[in-house]
Amino acid sequence: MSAHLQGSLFDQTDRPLLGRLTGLRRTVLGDGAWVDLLPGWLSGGDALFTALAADVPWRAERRRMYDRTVDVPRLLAFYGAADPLPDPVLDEARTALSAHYAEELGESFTTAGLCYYRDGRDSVAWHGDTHGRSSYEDTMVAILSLGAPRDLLLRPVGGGGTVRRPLGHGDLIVMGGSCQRTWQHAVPKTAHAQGPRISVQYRPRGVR
Ligand SMILES: O=C(O)CCC(=O)C(=O)O
Ligand SMILES: [Fe+2]
Repeated sequence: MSAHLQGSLFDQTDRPLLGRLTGLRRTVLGDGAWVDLLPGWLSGGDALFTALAADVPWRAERRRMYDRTVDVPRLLAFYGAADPLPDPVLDEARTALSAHYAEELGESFTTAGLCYYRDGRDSVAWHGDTHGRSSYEDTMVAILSLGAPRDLLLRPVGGGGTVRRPLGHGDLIVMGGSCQRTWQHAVPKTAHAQGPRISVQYRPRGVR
């Protein structure tokens, strides 16, 4: 798969480098949910993006909706706790996140889910990551966003205003507390032309 990056949108070096996590800023959402944000956590990610786009064994998924089967509008790859990740910097990111949140999370991030949004028409609908322990326990889902900028939207399950977090190349967002069961999130389609984006989601064991 080829990815056409608009070079001017991205930084010039192509060696991926993770910054410090001390710059993370927390927003309390309510109902026990919060998000931490760190813009530009990873720099020099252009070659990483191109390599992931080309080399990850992306799968198209189909899902039953009522009486028909539809394509899920994005490509996916899942790495279990024991699977080698497709680039060492993704291991480094997981290790750094596990260390930073060790006390608050009480366990490590183990799995990595990767999503490929080919253009602005790819998206993910409103949902919580509620397969597994996240349906009844507080947990964290950490997302490293690469490539074209897209908005991550969050809204309370019980109804209320939508919170928008634009995610750019190298940005980190961590959803925590009760966020997966008391809030929903989505990456909506965009009407204007949009380049490809890769999202890397780190989760603890037993959370999907
Ligand atoms: O693309 C993203 O950053 C969000 C992906 C997501 O919510 C999911 O795969 O569960
Ligand atoms: Fe999700």
